[in-house]
Amino acid sequence: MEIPSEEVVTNGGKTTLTNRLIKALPNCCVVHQDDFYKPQDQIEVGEDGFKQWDALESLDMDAMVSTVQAWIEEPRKFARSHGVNVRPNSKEPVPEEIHILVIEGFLLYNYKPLTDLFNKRYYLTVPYDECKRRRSTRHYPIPDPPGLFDGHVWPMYLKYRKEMETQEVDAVYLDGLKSRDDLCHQVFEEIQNMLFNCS
Ligand SMILES: Nc1ncnc2c1ncn2[C@@H]1O[C@H](COP(=O)(O)OP(=O)(O)O)[C@@H](O)[C@H]1O
Ligand SMILES: O=C(O)c1ccc[n+]([C@@H]2O[C@H](COP(=O)([O-])O)[C@@H](O)[C@H]2O)c1
Repeated sequence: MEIPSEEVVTNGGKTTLTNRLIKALPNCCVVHQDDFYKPQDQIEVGEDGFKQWDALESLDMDAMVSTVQAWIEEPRKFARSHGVNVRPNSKEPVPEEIHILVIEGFLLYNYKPLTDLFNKRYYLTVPYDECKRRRSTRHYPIPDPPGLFDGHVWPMYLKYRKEMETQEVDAVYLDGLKSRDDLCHQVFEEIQNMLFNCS
């Protein structure tokens, strides 16, 4: 069983990469951190004057850990209940059935009970200008109010990134400016190697 993961500054391309990986990898399930937002009326307004959509406290991280634990305990059952067709490995000589869980989110490495579960961690980055440009084209369930990116999103990203680096979380940094194909190829190759080295 393997649990890769990937994290990114918002709009760095993690959903895009995840969608490609789940098509390419066998028995691959996915958990999206966005599914663990607390209800809107529980998202507090912070000192920066904005609703704290980019704060860890706005996510139900314990529920997210429980979901990952459910996959760890019974990956086949998890896959079936999430509509994933369990298929045998296409490549030999992996001796046992492989199951993979991809976890994608923008705050995966600042909550130790979750961080500790991963076999492999990826961290996608894009520079400020590109991130802001991509974000301006996005439509979230709760639209961004004016000034959110500079007043909340980017400062929170820098804060959590610094915290993660202080904790020396072991992650492979990916350049989100690379092409979609290159990013998918790199991660796919690494996961393949990891699977074979385990066998
Ligand atoms: N490697 C890439 N190069 C250029 N644009 C990309 C790349 N990956 C994703 N995008 C674009 O960036 C935007 C955000 O991508 P998305 O995968 O939704 O990001 P995230 O899930 O990290 O917020 C989308 O418009 C997507 O098409
Ligand atoms: O998913 C939602 O309900 C939601 C509502 C409001 C805002 N968001 C934004 O979602 C961002 C994280 O998701 P992503 O895909 O951009 O990495 C984060 O920067 C939030 O500001 C997300």
